[in-house]
Amino acid sequence: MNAIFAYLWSYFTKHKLRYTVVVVFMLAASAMYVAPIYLLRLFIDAILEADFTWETLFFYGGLFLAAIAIAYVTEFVWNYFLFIGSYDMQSQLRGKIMGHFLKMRPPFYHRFRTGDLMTRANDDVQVMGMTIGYGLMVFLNTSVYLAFILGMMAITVSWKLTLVALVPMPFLAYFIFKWGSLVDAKFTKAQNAVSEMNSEVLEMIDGIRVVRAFGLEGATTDQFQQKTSETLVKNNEVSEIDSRFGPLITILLATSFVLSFGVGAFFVAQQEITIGAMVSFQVYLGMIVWPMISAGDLVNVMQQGAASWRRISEILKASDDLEPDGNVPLPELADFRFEQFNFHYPQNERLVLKDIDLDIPKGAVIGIVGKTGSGKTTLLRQFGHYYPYSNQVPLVNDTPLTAYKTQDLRQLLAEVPQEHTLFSRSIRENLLFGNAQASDEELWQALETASFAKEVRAMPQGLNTLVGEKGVSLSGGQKQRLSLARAFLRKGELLLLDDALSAVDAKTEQVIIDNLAHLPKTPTMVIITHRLSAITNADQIIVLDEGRISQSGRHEDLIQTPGWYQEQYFHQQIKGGGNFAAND
Ligand SMILES: Nc1ncnc2c1ncn2[C@@H]1O[C@H](COP(=O)(O)OP(=O)(O)OP(=O)(O)O)[C@@H](O)[C@H]1O
Repeated sequence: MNAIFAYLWSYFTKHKLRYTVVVVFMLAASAMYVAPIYLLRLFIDAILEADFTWETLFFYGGLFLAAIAIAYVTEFVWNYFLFIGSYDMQSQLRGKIMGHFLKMRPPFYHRFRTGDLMTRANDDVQVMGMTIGYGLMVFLNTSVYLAFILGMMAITVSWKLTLVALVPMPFLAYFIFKWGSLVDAKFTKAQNAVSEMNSEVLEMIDGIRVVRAFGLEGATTDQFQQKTSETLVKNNEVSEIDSRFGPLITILLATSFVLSFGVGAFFVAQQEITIGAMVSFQVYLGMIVWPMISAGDLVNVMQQGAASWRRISEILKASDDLEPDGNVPLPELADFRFEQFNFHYPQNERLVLKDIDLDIPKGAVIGIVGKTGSGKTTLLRQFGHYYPYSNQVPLVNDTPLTAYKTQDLRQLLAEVPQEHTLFSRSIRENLLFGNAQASDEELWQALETASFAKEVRAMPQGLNTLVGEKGVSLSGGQKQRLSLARAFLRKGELLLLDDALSAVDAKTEQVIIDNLAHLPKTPTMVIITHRLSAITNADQIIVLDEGRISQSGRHEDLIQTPGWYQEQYFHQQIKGGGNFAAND
């Protein structure tokens, strides 16, 4: 609970002016709401004392209307600024969370499921908005407004009668306290269940084709139904607590009414208070119903806010466990080197790369091949520092990679991963992700290099063709070439291709490789491939086997040496009918 108070306090102090306006206008509005009741009492007593004249009526009536008008304006002002604050805080929090998501690398995303992250970034942020908006409103009502009314009851009517009305309040405080502790635990469970359910929805939409292809619609619906039922049960538990305590508050308030009516009538008979004072006391009592009921709401809202803030802070504090960013600038890449390099993923101690020795001088073309699961992609991931290094760190220009600014390193890399991600935007916008400043001429050049320009020219909308959900569906090979063109636009010094030519035919593959070799400034390239034809001209080829380099050399040497490479070469030759470059 302290954590949310600390956060709210830091937000209030950052926006002092806004919240000073809120409190000042709230005080003014409270004063204006209780003032008419006092006028009512004077008015009734004037009638009973036969002091009534038309002038008295106009006088009290005028004051009454003026108080109502001022109450309206002041209430509008403080409510307006209060809710502006609520939306402002939500937008600030969303920006902060998004910034954090963008900084985080894969280990973070392995720890939290996407649906969970979305729920925290949306639902929990909304709860925080409610806490600072509705929650603060209720807090001011139950403190300032209530204090005003109780003050008026004690000062203008009778402090004794006020104490009588307050007799049931300790019980109310006890129940509210009890309520709060129950709500926190139940609400956290309910929000976690919503997270789970959202993750299921996302995965289901993502895998809808597979679900249909395997005829699993029924089973998937049942599975989802189970999740929604679990969420429903947890939400019902929260509602049950609300429903259990709501009537208790009403009963306690009714007790307060009955007690103060009885004792009040006695005081009137004893002439300790006037009838006007007694009537105004009952109106005051009616006015404290809302702050009292909302005291329960306040606890509820604050506990929900505390639970949501815990869930948000958890992701904001979570790190990707990577080594801290270095501060040495890295203007260019000369040499990339692995020395006796071992690596395991954070969640598993099993070594996926073992004793890797590899030197990649500037301008070299390196081919990485090997059985599926032998560690090729894992080796490629080491260049961009996506996972914490296990023991050794790769050397860049003879210095450990972690000494450099990650941002500088990323600037020099251009990657095409195995799963090509395109956005539901135009071809132009997708390309500009590679280099936002690129001119149309550069976009076309990159498309030419990726051997995709001709097809884009044939599309009626050209570069403005929408791709993905809202536009044309590209074939696997087209998507791959668009991803390639996007990477070429980056003009990185080290081009990393992870099976990036797998979906294009061997002839197109050859054209792209030739294009790359004839670029005015050829980048250093590391190419993972299952098709050996893509790397016949590489300066060095390494064969990975269970995370170790089992063979290394140039194509001509490796095909002469018995081993995996030679076997693969013969196999692919036979598949291509003797034509090695047409083996797909
Ligand atoms: N993010 C990850 N977390 C944990 N283990 C992983 C992760 N990614 C890959 N692995 C494991 O590391 C090993 C090597 O996988 P990797 O993807 O590097 O192989 P690969 O040679 O690229 O395979 P393929 O040719 O099928 O793409 C596998 O055993 C795999 O299960």
